[in-house]
Amino acid sequence: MSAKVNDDLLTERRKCEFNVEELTNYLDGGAQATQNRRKLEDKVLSTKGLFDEVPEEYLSHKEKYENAVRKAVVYYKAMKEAEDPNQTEQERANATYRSLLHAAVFKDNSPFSLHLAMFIPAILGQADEEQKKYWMKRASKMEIIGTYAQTELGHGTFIRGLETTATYDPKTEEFVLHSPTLTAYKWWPGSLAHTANYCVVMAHLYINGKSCGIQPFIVQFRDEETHQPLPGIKLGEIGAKLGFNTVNNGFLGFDQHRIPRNRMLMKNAQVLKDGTFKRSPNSKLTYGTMVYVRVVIVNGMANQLARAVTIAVRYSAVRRQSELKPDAGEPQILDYVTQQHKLFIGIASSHAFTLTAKWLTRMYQKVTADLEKGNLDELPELHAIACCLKAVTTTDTSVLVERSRTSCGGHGYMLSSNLPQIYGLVTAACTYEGENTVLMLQTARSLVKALEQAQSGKRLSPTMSYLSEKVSSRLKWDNSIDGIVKGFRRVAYGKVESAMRSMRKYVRSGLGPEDAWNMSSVQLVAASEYTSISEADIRQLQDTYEDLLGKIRPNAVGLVDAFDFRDQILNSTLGAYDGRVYERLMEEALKSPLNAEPVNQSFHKYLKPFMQGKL
Ligand SMILES: CCCCC/C=C\C/C=C\C/C=C\C/C=C\CCCC(=O)SCCNC(=O)CCNC(=O)[C@H](O)C(C)(C)COP(=O)(O)OP(=O)(O)OC[C@H]1O[C@@H](n2cnc3c(N)ncnc32)[C@H](O)[C@@H]1OP(=O)(O)O
Ligand SMILES: Cc1cc2nc3c(=O)[nH]c(=O)nc-3n(C[C@H](O)[C@H](O)[C@H](O)COP(=O)(O)OP(=O)(O)OC[C@H]3O[C@@H](n4cnc5c(N)ncnc54)[C@H](O)[C@@H]3O)c2cc1C
Repeated sequence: MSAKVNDDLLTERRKCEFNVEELTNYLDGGAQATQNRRKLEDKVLSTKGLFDEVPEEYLSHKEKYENAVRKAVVYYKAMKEAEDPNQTEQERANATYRSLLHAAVFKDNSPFSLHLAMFIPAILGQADEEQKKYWMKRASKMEIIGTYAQTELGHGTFIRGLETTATYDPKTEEFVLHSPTLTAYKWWPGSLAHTANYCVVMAHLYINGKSCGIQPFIVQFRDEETHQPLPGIKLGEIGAKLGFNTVNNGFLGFDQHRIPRNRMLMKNAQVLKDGTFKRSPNSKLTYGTMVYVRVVIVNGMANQLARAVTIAVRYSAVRRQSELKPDAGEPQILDYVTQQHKLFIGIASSHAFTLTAKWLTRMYQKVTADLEKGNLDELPELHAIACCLKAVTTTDTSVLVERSRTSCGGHGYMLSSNLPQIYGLVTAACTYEGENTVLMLQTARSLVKALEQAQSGKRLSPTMSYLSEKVSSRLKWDNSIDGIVKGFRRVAYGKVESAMRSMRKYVRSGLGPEDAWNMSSVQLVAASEYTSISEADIRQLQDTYEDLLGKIRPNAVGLVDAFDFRDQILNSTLGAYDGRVYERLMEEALKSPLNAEPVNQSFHKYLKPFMQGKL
């Protein structure tokens, strides 16, 4: 018999003014896609051995990892078996696009995540046809487990500064991989420490003493039978982190480690047997895997943010606190406009990121198809947009998830709420796949170039076209969507123009272009991410905004119900569909090993002698 649903949540669901199922279908891409997703979730989550007997937070660092590997093998087998052979690739992609199935199994991400998130995309994007055929067969069947090893102890952002060398030996037709210094050790790759046995390594290629730039190599580093590190390979785990503690991030050092010539992934650049180097049509094609993951991250942020606001909004409908009016009893905290202000932006942002992710994915697919035909024209724009959207969505999601946590008071600080773990997951994305400031400066580089082109009368790409609109600074704008967008475009234009003016001022004062860039870089980042609106219009918008909060209030629970996260995926004492938060908080508390006995042994060992002055 299912537990009684909290009365306040029942009332909220009765008040909702729209059809929740319709919004769920829209988010999934249609009623069939919703059905496919639910069917997949039902199948996978009914698998035995997927869940923890003891909550993960009470395990040691080592036990957490071992438990995660145990679940990962069960989970990935269940996912494979659940695949519906009659489904098209697109239907399968849609079914997983919005599903956070893995989040029901791994609170802190899977030890296999890099295999799917980067190792396979790197093979697909960097291997030639023959290599792709061979490696994809093994990787897709998980006969081998891989990761993506680019970052080193001494370098993450500056790829051209990576120290790992790959020196071609024409006599044996091999590459010799070497870590010349401690800072050259690969450091951070997920799954690298104890899980994976292969990786795509980004290393500096040298042929006859000449640098041929950073190239991708597929490298085996553990024996497939014994899992022992191969000769010339030093491996280990980098230690406990804020989150991702079951991702098994590791370090790897090479000592003159030899690999055959065909292990350099040769879709873009090639090395012939005699050592002839055939350059890539564009050296940045080697960076293609990162562009792909930045695109995927935008959608991932939408889903994680939706999960956090679902927890916080449902809790805010159940929690009653303080007094809004004398003798009116304690109101739901969702009736405080400050609470609505904290949470409703998160709901709206999640929808905005979902739509943005769909748009960016289409752009990525078009540009990638063009690349296949040798047309690289739109690669720079894709790079600039992917950098900006990855940085903006990860920054905003981190802020909004943290705001969801603090809006739940003390209970939001409990690991059993799952809000701290979701924060740990999303805030990592501000750093990985390109640290956000660095990516914003990449976008700024394109904006400055575009404004210079606009000022010399050249046509701009669609996403940069706002820089060529001579929008008058005396633009009167109204509260209509069109008016607000016009206002934002005007201000965005102004930000780029002022950053450029600042750089020109520094150059006129005698600084070189690089120093002028550096001196203006705070403005450049603002031009890429930040568009504020002028003071006078804030008041007008504020009234509209507060009025909107009131309109959303009766539909807030419906809006988060429409995200359709089942309780196992929310994994939260505060966010369950039935709203029994207090019973769940107590149930989870009693699982703490400390509650197994009324008096802990430390009393007799330490406390009692201490309090009796005997220590
Ligand atoms: C479960 C989690 C829940 C939440 C997340 C949800 C979903 C997440 C989904 C998947 C993730 C899940 C698990 C995975 C977890 C972690 C994975 C993390 C893996 C990593 O963390 S993996 C390492 C990432 N590490 C980087 O990300 C390094 C960043 N550092 C760079 O990327 C370069 O270092 C740069 C660009 C800063 C400088 O590079 P540079 O010095 O060589 O170039 P430079 O600045 O001189 O620019 C010269 C010309 O190249 C153009 N250009 C540059 N890059 C281009 C590109 N990509 N494409 C096309 N053009 C490009 C420019 O636009 C310019 O063009 P122009 O000259 O015309 O202006
Ligand atoms: C959870 C997690 C998982 C990861 N997984 C992987 C993985 O699987 N594989 C992998 O290869 N890597 C991985 N990474 C590494 C990640 O890609 C790097 O941490 C990231 O690229 C940043 O590089 P860094 O750590 O060297 O920081 P740095 O580049 O040293 O940055 C430090 C600071 O310097 C600033 N800075 C650097 N360059 C500039 C510049 N040009 N202009 C202005 N400011 C600058 C940055 O903004 C930042 O504030 C992971 C990282 C994390 C946190």
